[in-house]
Amino acid sequence: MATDVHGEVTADRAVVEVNALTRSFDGRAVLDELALTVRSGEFVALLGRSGCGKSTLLRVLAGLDRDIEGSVLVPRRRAVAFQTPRLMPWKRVWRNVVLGLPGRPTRETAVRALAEVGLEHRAHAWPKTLSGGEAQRASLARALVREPDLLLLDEPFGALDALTRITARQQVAEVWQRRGCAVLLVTHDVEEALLLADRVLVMQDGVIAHEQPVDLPRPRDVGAPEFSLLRAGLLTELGVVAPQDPC
Ligand SMILES: Nc1ncnc2c1ncn2[C@@H]1O[C@H](COP(=O)(O)OP(=O)(O)OP(=O)(O)O)[C@@H](O)[C@H]1O
Repeated sequence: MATDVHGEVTADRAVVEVNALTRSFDGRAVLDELALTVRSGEFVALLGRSGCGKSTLLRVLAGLDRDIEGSVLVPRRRAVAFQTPRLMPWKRVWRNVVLGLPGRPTRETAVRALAEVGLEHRAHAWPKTLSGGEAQRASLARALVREPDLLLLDEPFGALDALTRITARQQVAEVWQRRGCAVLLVTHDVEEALLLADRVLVMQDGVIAHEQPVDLPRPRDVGAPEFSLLRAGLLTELGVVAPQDPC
């Protein structure tokens, strides 16, 4: 498996290049000669029906699954945040944030990352004392502390209540704009994809079946007619609603 893009990541350069990627389970190809490119600094959302292989693709890109065919080029600096925060309950929040970092990372390093998600005041807390939204932000800080060129987000807002989800989305949008890293966000939520992404990909039958650029100004207005049009188009691609009759 080819994994690393060497050298500096520069604007407009592809940070992810996937070709003919196949991943099978029990003889069934969940990813089937899939191709994907993500450019430096680009925010890409990946939509698809449950079980279509989104998380499998993310795990491959994260380097957590190497039992594949095809070629996968990803930056060395990449980090992933999952739907469940996966914090170690026996370590304080700040220690969770720097867990696995090389060298002897300091508390200050963790606090800087926590401050980016507004959680520096909970650095010394135990994970069990965090709310769901706070735990998710701690998980995001743990990804950010790795200074990723590619941030992989696997339904990070899925388990949050509606209000917390809105704040968490805004926070991710701010982090992305500030950091300028590429983001690949797996989501079930068409609106979320359109609010955040430069490009929305629809996965189906183990490949990227549809690609939708989102050329709308930010922050995006869910009430704008252009937004509604894109939403309707993506829902149709997903087979959720029938195409509108132009008559
Ligand atoms: N370790 C595994 N062993 C066997 N089958 C697996 C394994 N991991 C995933 N699969 C199968 O691969 C398919 C894709 O799973 P994956 O989790 O990637 O889907 P998904 O699109 O992320 O779904 P969801 O949106 O529900 O999270 C599913 O049919 C799943 O059962």
